[in-house]
Amino acid sequence: MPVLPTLSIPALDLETGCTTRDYIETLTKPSGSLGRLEALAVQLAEITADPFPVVTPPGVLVFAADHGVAVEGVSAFPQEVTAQMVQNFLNGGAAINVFSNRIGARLHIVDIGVASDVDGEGLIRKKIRYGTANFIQEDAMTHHEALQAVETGYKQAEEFIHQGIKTLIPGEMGIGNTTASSAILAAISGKDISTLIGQGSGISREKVLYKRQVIEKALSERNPDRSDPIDVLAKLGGLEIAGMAGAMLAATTNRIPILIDGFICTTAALIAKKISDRATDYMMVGHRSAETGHGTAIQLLEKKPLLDLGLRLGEGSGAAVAFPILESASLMVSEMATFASAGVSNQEKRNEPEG
Ligand SMILES: O=C(O)c1ccc[n+]([C@@H]2O[C@H](COP(=O)([O-])O)[C@@H](O)[C@H]2O)c1
Ligand SMILES: Cc1cc2nc[nH]c2cc1C
Repeated sequence: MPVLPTLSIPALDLETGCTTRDYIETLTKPSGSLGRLEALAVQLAEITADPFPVVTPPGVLVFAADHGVAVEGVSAFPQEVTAQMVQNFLNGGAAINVFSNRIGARLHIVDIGVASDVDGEGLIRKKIRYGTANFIQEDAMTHHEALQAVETGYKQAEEFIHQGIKTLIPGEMGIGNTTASSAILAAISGKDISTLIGQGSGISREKVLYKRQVIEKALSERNPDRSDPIDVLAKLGGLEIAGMAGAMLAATTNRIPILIDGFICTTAALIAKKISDRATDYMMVGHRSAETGHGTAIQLLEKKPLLDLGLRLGEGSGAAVAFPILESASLMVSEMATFASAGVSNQEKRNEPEG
């Protein structure tokens, strides 16, 4: 049964958030001294409706797909790297494998649209088509395929959640997907394209200018309807971006916090926001990517990143690196002693006026 027509995202549980906020005031520390961790803990309580929110184990869900626009030479790498990296994920050798292990995350890899046949133990095979079409020449995919990709992402995340994950980290792999992401951001924001494009996997300055021309041509040829996120996905791609947006929506309906990764993941988050404004209540942004447009994308999402380490890898890697911050916020609430339980005086020291 299609999920989008009946999508119902619960409102944040503000009352539980208040309970947690008041409880944090009783912990053995000066009021407000754990800064953003305190705000994070309150947001987690509002999301989960649990005054002692639990965020472990996290689940990393990486969607892999190809982009027809890669033939225009907009990436520093050839298209076959998408399939090769999927094998690397399955073999455990990619950054996201290492960082997932570090945080005790479960990791699932979904082929939602790689341009060649890929297989391997553990791969979730949900290929909707062999890559998108080149959006300079024709729509990246049909409206039906875009919807199918969102629904596939939704179902994969829901299954993961039923298996017990408590935080969703969506990730992606797709040569050419920074071009699709910049095009989507330009389409939905109406902002100047120059603030939204960058070096992606490492192209030269000259190539960034060419990438800009490709996107401008595509936008004028395709003319996506910015009020319709499925039309934007269908015209510009990509299958992994649609999959991530669907996965995020599944997390929201199940009261699961979402830790957003870099540029492409944030673009998917903005698509999810277009589908339902409430979706962003459930999101935190793990890091600010070095990709030029990411700052603007985060602003459009109205979020503040947790880290700024100059990363620009994708795969969910930056969010995985940021996850211990979320865990610290959660453990602060569940494991710290209160002033009463520890027998620590809880009176502000007043400086009496002299004389
Ligand atoms: O997450 C990011 O901020 C990010 C920024 C630049 C590149 N990437 C990754 O690099 C690939 C896309 O780069 P490109 O140049 O092929 O468009 C794709 O597999 C992404 O996961 C990811
Ligand atoms: C090698 C490589 C690894 C990646 N991981 C995510 N995107 C990537 C792009 C490239 C090129």
